[in-house]
Amino acid sequence: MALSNDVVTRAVFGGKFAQQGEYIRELQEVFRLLGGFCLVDLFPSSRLVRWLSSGERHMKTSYGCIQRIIADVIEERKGTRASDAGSSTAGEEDMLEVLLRLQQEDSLKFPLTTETMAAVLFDIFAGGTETTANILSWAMSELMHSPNTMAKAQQEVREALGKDRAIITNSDHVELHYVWMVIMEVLRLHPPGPLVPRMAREECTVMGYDIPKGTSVYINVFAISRDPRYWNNPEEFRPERFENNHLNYKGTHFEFIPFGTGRRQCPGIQFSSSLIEMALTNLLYHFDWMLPSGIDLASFDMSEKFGLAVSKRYDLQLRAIPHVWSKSMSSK
Ligand code: HEM
Repeated sequence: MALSNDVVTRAVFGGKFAQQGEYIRELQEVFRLLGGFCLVDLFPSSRLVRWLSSGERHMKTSYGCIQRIIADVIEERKGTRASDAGSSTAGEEDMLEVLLRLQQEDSLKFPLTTETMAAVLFDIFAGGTETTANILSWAMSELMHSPNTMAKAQQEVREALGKDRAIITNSDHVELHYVWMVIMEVLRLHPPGPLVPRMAREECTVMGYDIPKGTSVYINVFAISRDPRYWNNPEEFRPERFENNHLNYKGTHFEFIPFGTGRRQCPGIQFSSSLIEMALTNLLYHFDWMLPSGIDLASFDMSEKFGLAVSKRYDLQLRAIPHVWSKSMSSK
């Protein structure tokens, strides 16, 4: 989680910011509330239920706090920009800088208010941090749980990159087909956004059920990607199932839509794919991995915690041993 937070923070704000700790805490609270049961969702028009429910109040408090923190960061940046006026930062723009430039240029069809910017930045943090962290944690868990798959992935990475590589770049991933299949299989078994929300724009019938206009509908990505009608032995972690087929997660194969599909599909696909590949490749290349002492494969925890995302019930704990290269391995 710390890694994905830091990477997203860097892309959005150019680096860490003073209130980052508080921000992340409130964001996690929002996730907890969003993923939990809320009576107001069942009785949206009942004022009594609304009054009795504390979930909505807590949500407003946390969201308000997040908006205030982002608004402070924006104001601070505006101040820095004003005092740095004239000095060029071309080519080094973070997301906030891009939004402030667009606000200044005022060339969009709608006004880009500070409130809108704060909402966009919130969406990026909310969409980008827990999802990516979840995939990495499940990827390492599945690999530990399946030693042959771990060995195959590590062999591929180490053979493709050669000995003593300090820096791994995006272009190295072109050669890492098996690692890619591992990531696809993790996205299938553990989609971080298990329920994709939509609202019916018209009255319609789905599988015999009448759906009135305006109804919230949830597409169960988790169930679809474990449906035996589309997947052989769906509960099994088997990256090889993606070998020699055309399946991808870009949203046109409806049996595999971890990033959603259509106009509201995840805009962070490229960003997260790159981050996940980079992080996982580094973990596999530089370290050998062992279970914590006292834990064997049979007792290794693979249980799930259902919420807004399906994360691991307990935090993953492993022992990382820096990899020692044998003399016979060649450098690239
Ligand atoms: C493994 C990583 C990720 C997964 C599996 C994932 C999955 C999803 C899914 C399923 C949706 C809903 C799509 C739909 O309604 O059709 C979504 C939306 C979104 N995601 Fe991601 N996401 C990931 C990473 C990211 C990252 C890194 C960012 C930003 C840097 C991001 C930003 C967003 C945003 C802003 C939305 C809302 C889009 C909209 O409503 O128009 N996501 N994501």
